[in-house]
Amino acid sequence: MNAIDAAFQRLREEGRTALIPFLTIGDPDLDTSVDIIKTLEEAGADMVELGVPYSDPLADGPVIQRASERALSNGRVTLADVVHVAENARQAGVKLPFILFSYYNPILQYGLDRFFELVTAKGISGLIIPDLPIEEDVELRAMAEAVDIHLIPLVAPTSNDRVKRIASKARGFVYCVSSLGVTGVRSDFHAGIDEFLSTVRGATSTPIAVGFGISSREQVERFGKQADGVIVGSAIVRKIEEVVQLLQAAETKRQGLDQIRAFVQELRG
Ligand SMILES: O=P(O)(O)OC[C@@H](O)[C@@H](O)c1c[nH]c2ccccc12
Repeated sequence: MNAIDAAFQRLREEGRTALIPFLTIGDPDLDTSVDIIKTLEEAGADMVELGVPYSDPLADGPVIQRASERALSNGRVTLADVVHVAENARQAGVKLPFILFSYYNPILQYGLDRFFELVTAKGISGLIIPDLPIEEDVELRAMAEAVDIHLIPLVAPTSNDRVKRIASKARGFVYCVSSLGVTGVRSDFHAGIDEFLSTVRGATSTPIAVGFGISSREQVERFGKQADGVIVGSAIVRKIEEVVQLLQAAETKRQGLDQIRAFVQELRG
C-alpha cells in the first residue's frame, strides 16, 4: 500500500488531521535538510513535501523564493540531489512518507523516463507539480502510478466543474489551495473557502488537504475540521530562515533544529 494512503488511513483511525510541512531542499545545505526532515518527524509531522529549489518559482511568495535562492547559492541542487536527501533521511531512520515537490521544467529537462527511473523505489510516495495542468498530466500520472507514486493534484477555489473533474481522479490527496495568488503566510483566506472545500469533499473519497497561508495552531485547527490534512510551507521555511545562521555552525545547529521543532510542535498542538 502506498505510504500516503497508509498514513491517511492511520490518521482517520486516530481521528487526527495530517500535518504536512514543506521545506526547500538544500536550504541552507543538503545535509542540514536531512537534519530538518528528522526534526519535522520528531515534532509530529505526518508526511513532508521535499521542495526542489527552482530559479523561477512563479507560484511562490518571497519567503520560499529566498529559500530557493539560498539553496541555489551553494551551486545547483538537482532532482537527483533531492532524491538523495530522501534516501539519506530514510537511512537516518525517518519513516515519514515523502512527497517530491517540483515545478514541471526541471522534470521535463531531466526527461520523464529518466525521472521515473530516478524516483522509483527511493521512498517517494507522492509527487506535486504545481504548474502541470490537468490537461497535460495523463501520461505523467500513468507513469507515476506504474511505480506506486501518487500524482497529487492541486485545485484552487475557481470553477466548480473543473474542481470536480480534478478531484474525481485524484490519488493520494487533493491539494486544496486556500487562496488565489502565491504561497505565503496569510491572516485571511478566500471568501468562499468553506463552500470550496465542501465541493471538493463531495467530489471524491480521496483525502483532501488545505495549503497556502497557514501559519498558526488556530488556522491548523480551523482547516482540520473540514480537511484530512493541512500543509504548511512558508511559515516553516521562514522559521528555517530565522535560524539559518545557527544551522550553519556545528556548535549551534542543535539549537537551530530545536527552534524548528518547537515551532512545528506548536502548530501540531
Ligand atoms: O507556503 P504556504 O503558504 O504555507 O503554502 C504551502 C506551500 O509552501 C507548498 O505546498 C508549496 C511551495 N511552493 C508551492 C508552489 C505552488 C503550490 C504549493 C507550493
